[in-house]
Amino acid sequence: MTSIVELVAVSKHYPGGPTALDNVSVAFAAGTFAAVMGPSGSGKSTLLHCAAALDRPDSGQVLLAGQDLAGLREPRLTEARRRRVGFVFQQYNLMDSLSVWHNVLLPQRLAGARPDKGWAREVLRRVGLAGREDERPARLSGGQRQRVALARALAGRPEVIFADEPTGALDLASGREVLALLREAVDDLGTTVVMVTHDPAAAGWADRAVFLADGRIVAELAAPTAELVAAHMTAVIAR
Ligand SMILES: Nc1ncnc2c1ncn2[C@@H]1O[C@H](COP(=O)(O)OP(=O)(O)OP(=O)(O)O)[C@@H](O)[C@H]1O
Repeated sequence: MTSIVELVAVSKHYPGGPTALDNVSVAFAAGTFAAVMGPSGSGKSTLLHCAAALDRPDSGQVLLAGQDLAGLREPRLTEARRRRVGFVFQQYNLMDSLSVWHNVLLPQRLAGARPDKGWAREVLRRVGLAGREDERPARLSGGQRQRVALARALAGRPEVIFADEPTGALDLASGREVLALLREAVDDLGTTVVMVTHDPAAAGWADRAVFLADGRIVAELAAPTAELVAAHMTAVIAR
């Protein structure tokens, strides 16, 4: 198994708060879809932020495509993130003043790269938004906005997409569309997806579910189904 993201004995403590991550070691294999689950406050977002180089752990190592992030200072850290990582957030994080097309190209423009416009057109087609390039995000539904965010993530050909509750603000049908597209990114493009979710049905789309409680990994499930995940969540909460 080739890991694209690996955390080795990662701990993170916020001043005045509890230990958000306590000696966590976990590796995410290239070209797989993982769900990170756990009760509120268990450390899911902290794990995602440390893995994605949005935050630094207090101790331990984070390896992104074999590169130790602790050894990188700005601006090299930002460069590594921009080159290898795409993000999808619960609240889309689109720029309402820009068209769909310019939102999709924005990360590459910010990185000073020449955007691959042919690929950007292709990813918009893949997410079902061909012909909507000139619209403003505010005129789109939640599901469509999240599909713009996914196109934006895919446009940079990232090795890994980190998704933080990507279906948290969506109705069931739109959520399913977004999950199917994440699944396609894994199966058709070989992208790795690491998704934080509270929803057992969402985790059912993944190849693996990892359960956190009190900043530690307490359980794992290969080939999760919604039913198995729900049963595990109940057991984790009852600990
Ligand atoms: N910036 C911060 N400052 C202080 N404490 C923080 C900060 N971010 C997170 N924490 C604390 O660290 C712990 C882990 O938080 P984290 O957000 O990673 O959990 P989570 O599982 O993602 O929760 P949720 O499902 O509610 O989003 C919690 O106790 C939280 O209160």
